[in-house]
Amino acid sequence: MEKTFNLARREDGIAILTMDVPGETMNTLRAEFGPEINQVLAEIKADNSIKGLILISGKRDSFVAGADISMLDACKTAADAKLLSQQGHLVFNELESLKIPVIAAINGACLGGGLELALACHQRVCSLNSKTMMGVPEVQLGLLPGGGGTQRLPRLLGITTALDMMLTGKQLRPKQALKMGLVDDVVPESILLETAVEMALKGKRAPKKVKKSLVTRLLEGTPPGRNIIFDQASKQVEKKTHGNYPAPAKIIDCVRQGMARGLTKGLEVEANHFADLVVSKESEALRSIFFGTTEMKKETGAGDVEPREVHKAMVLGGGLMGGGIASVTTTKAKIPARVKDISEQGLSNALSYAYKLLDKGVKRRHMTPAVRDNLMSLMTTTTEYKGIKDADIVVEAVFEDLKLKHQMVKDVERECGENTIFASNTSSLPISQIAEAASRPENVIGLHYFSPVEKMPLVEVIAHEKTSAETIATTVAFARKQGKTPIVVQDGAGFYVNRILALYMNEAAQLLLEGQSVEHLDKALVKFGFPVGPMTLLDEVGIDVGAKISPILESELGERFKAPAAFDKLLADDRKGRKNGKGFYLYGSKAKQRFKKKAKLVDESVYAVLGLTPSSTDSNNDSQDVAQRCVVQMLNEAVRCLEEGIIASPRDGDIGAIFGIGFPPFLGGPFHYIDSMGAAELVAVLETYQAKYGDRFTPCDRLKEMAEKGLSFFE
Ligand SMILES: C[C@H](O)CC(=O)SCCNC(=O)CCNC(=O)[C@H](O)C(C)(C)COP(=O)(O)OP(=O)(O)OC[C@H]1O[C@@H](n2cnc3c(N)ncnc32)[C@H](O)[C@@H]1OP(=O)(O)O
Repeated sequence: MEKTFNLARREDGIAILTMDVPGETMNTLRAEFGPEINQVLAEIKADNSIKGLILISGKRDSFVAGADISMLDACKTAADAKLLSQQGHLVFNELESLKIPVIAAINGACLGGGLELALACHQRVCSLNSKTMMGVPEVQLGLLPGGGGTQRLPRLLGITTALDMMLTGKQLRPKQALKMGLVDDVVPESILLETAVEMALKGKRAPKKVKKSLVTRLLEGTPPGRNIIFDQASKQVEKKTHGNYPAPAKIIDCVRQGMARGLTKGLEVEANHFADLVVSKESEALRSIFFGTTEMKKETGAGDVEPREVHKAMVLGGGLMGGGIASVTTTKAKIPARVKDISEQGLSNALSYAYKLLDKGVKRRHMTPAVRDNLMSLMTTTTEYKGIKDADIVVEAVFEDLKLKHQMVKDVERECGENTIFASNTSSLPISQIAEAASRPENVIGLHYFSPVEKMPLVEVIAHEKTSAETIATTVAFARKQGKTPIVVQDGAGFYVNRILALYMNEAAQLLLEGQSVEHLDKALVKFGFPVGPMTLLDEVGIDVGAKISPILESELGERFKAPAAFDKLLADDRKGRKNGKGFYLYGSKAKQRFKKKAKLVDESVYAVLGLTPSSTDSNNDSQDVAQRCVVQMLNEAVRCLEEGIIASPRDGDIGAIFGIGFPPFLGGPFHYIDSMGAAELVAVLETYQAKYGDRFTPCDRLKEMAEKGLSFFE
């Protein structure tokens, strides 16, 4: 059997231990490696000629990506998971206790259990490679660092910094890691091994003292001070998670107990909490997102068809969306983009949009001014169709006006090559209607981004009946290069994301008209797990935008999409939301004048405009009912989209809702959530609401069938 750990001895007495899991693209930690690593460690201990040990990866661009998540997923009981953690503790303790200096030489991803392995080494050096990232992202999987990380990280970096890393899961670049004291040196990849050898030859050293402010030293140095840190961290966690995620509180408890009762006790607490989390439903849901997105990275969106290379792109329209699309094309995909707008103002908006984003990177020292300027030079502008003959893809981000889009299809067909893809960023118009103006409809596709483009991870790639497989594959690959997670959906009003969102928003609007207050509605859905509430979202998206989309959805999909008529009064009052400073909340100087604090405040005059007096009580039961009414609408419609083939699979529906809307990740997406409650339960809730509030709650056929047969979407 091929080995995972290979030990080589150098003449200078330094041994190199290379980890290289056979047949895998990345190293991960698995229980089955236990006997092999124990044997290697025993061999090292017994060999007096070894003066130092370097731990390095045999993979090109990664160190160790953590514990094998599939192995964790396979744990049937908490006892299974606890054993994994304890086995890891034994190996890492053994490594740490070696008398000779042990240096981790890190190149590429060093995450989770991988970083915990490096923390058990006496020193760490990492490469400057752009792929080198270090962190403990377990919290994003609903877990905690279960390989000693909750104990070694605070001892190395201090409690405050370690908690921040573990509670956010943030990943550090090499220079940040050096500054924080996580690594002892950062060098170019070409001299990584030699630098590690030099460090080992100097002998075992105590880790460098991490610089801390006086306040941090005072707080971390005494039990009462530490209690203040833990209490504050717990409060912040509660505020952020609303009790929906169990991992953060357990992370804090591991550190609290470990710092008070010593490393051995800390490791025991860590193993117990880790075990509980591995078998929690929250972690199971979050892991499903990891598996889903990893699987999707390999898909072309069109079976075996290979994508064409995109060397040059064009973006039509320099507005917020156009500027954002051009920006991710140049800065993320590193593909030259030419922006066309009818006005110079539009062009300068697009340029300044991209510049501001890049400059933020310079200010945060993630990039040099020279790199920023180089990336900026990839973006050019024009007011005419010039310099675009060789564009491989044109992304249109102009007004939602079918005539205008038809004109653009014709312009692009005239001015560009015969393979140039015409991708429309429409959020509501069916792509087949846009393609009606095309003489090469196979090149026409939808590419629907979400705002703000540089932040929102999802894009919907919309194929109409005649879109060619090559166009789909090329568009999917292009979006992926821009750093996006694309889901391929079928053509139809609202596609997937806006369609399920529309019903949820309509229900929230309905509840408002029934007397629920704006803040109560928002609070209820945030407590449920959405990043913002529906009223805030409507202000952000634009009340006018919502009003434009609703009639299209209603005419194409039916009565259930009818927006409450009273909402016209908002538009008559010129309430568009944040963009014109007039919506459900107060914005700008008005808000500042009246209230000195940052907190967002409801514009109470909105109730008079709607002719309402809010009468909501803030009770917990009421809040659950409010959230449930909105959410079940979204769930029912998501299943309808699957039934109609708008989405290809429940997996795509889950990823689309989480990445496009912020559907609570701890529920795993609408389809995982339905599975966890059971289709029969959802049908029962929908039918109760149907009897009470009307036919918009009628459960769809697929759900009813699943309820009858006791089926679920996933195994
Ligand atoms: C006890 C411990 O505290 C518990 C833990 O360590 S839990 C795990 C913590 N680690 C993580 O969360 C990191 C997960 N991985 C990642 O985020 C990303 O894979 C990455 C940033 C490392 C690399 O991303 P990218 O370059 O896009 O490669 P990606 O396609 O995702 O992964 C490459 C392969 O490695 C696999 N992989 C990466 N990390 C893995 C992990 N921790 N477990 C299992 N497989 C993993 C992927 O499944 C994929 O396999 P495939 O080639 O057979 O499909």
